[in-house]
Amino acid sequence: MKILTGSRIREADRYTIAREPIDSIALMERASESIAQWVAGHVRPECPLAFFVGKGNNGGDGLAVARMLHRAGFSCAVYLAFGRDELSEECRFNLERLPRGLSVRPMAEASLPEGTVIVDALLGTGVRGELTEPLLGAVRRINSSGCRVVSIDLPSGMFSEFGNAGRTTVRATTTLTLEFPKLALLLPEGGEAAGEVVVLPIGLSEEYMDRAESLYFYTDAAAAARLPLSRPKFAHKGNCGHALLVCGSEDMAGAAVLATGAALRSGCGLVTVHLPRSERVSVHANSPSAIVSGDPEPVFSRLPRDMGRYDAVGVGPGVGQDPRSFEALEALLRAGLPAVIDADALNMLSARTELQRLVARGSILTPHLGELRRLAGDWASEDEKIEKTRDLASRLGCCVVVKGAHTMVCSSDGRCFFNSSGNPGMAKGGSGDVLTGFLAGLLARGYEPLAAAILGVYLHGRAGDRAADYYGQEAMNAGDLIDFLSEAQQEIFGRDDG
Ligand SMILES: NC(=O)C1=CN([C@@H]2O[C@H](COP(=O)(O)OP(=O)(O)OC[C@H]3O[C@@H](n4cnc5c(N)ncnc54)[C@H](OP(=O)(O)O)[C@@H]3O)[C@@H](O)[C@H]2O)[C@@H](O)CC1
Ligand SMILES: [K+]
Repeated sequence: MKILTGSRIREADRYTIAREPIDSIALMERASESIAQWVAGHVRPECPLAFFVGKGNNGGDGLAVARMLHRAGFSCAVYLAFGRDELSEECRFNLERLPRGLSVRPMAEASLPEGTVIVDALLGTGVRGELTEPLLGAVRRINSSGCRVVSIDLPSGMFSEFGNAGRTTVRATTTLTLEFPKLALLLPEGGEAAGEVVVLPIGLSEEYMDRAESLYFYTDAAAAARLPLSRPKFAHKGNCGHALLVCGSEDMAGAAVLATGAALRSGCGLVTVHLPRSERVSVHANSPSAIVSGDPEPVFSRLPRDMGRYDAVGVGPGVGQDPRSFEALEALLRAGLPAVIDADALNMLSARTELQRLVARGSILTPHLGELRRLAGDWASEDEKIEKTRDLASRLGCCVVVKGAHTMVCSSDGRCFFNSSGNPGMAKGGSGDVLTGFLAGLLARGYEPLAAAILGVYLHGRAGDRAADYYGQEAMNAGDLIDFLSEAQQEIFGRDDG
């Protein structure tokens, strides 16, 4: 799904109005129906609804939703931040359409009895500059209310893209964003205040959305479902790819166990794990399907024999940064295999930057924020972070996967794909090892690097969501992700048994 930014958001609106044809009131009605339907399905009918309404079209949406939910039997009260003469045409039109029995009062008279759900329709994508009164006071009132808050399109006050650090905005429980998620909802500066993000389709022109230029995309289930390779009828273990994993050391053999378990769920034909010989039983015991190549040293010190057998390599989790491992990493990179590079392998690339030139084009780097800082340099804002990631991806000709909420996959041509799946329960040691093993398996299986990164990150997140449903976010751990990778794939690939 494409994420539009800046003036293109309004342009999509105008294009739809001109070409469909549909007038802007009818488009607002369509958006509002979608919002009202979501609220009716997720809020108990006995909860009072308080609509905080601004003067632009975001407010117009709020008024139309209030009318629809009042008719559906909800107890609705509308609180206006501005006088009637200040409202946009669409907003005023919807104010006039409110049925008689629906209470409409100035914002100063807002009353929020226990159990109230606030619908935040003060400001959407039209916000400019600093918040001033009366909106600033309204935002503060919402945030201090302790009520559940459903924001329409954006938490009011938030810019659609960048510049939200330290900004006063509504803190939403849920944000119902229209047609596509606004970029700010996916970035840490604004994302925390957005709560759960739900994307509601409102039928903007498909033709416009296809043509519109954007560097930003959102990987939802539909986008992920376009990526899987089919498995040939005459497949055998020799033509489905052989993944090599260079993971684990004496103190961190578990990283190898996790990466191996995940690689074995990727569909590739063979998985070989290279780790200190002393630790090989840990892999044999947990993953009897894997082949083990034993390093005579307690750290990564040399290459496995016959590197020509492998189609892709995953390197880094748990390898440590012993001086011998730098030499071994250099030899591994010189072998020229597409690689998934993570953890200590990334740190070695930061410590000896000349190694970066040896990274094969079409590799995938999977840094968390600390590793990204060491590789690309620090940043002062989200847009600078994205620019630095783009520079790194383009300089190395690789995909860079920046891990975190809404993990971002940045391609070497500068496109950024934000992931929709996953949850905070995955923020635990070992999750990254699972991702590395899974991505290396997908590369070996024959996926293009960008497809492997986008699909692998999405499925890893879905496995996390399944694990959270089963164990809860606190109790789930990285090993559980491996088990649920299979269910995650069935959601996207379909079940083979029909
Ligand atoms: N495209 C779509 O998909 C569709 C979009 N739709 C909806 O429209 C929304 C966008 O509507 P919008 O453009 O009217 O802007 P919106 O956010 O309501 O507010 C603008 C008003 O706020 C004011 N204002 C601004 N900054 C301020 C500040 N700092 N402090 C104080 N005031 C400030 C500004 O006043 P001005 O500065 O002009 O005096 C102006 O009057 C969008 O988010 C979605 O909900 C749907 O209806 C249908 C399809
Ligand atoms: K809003």
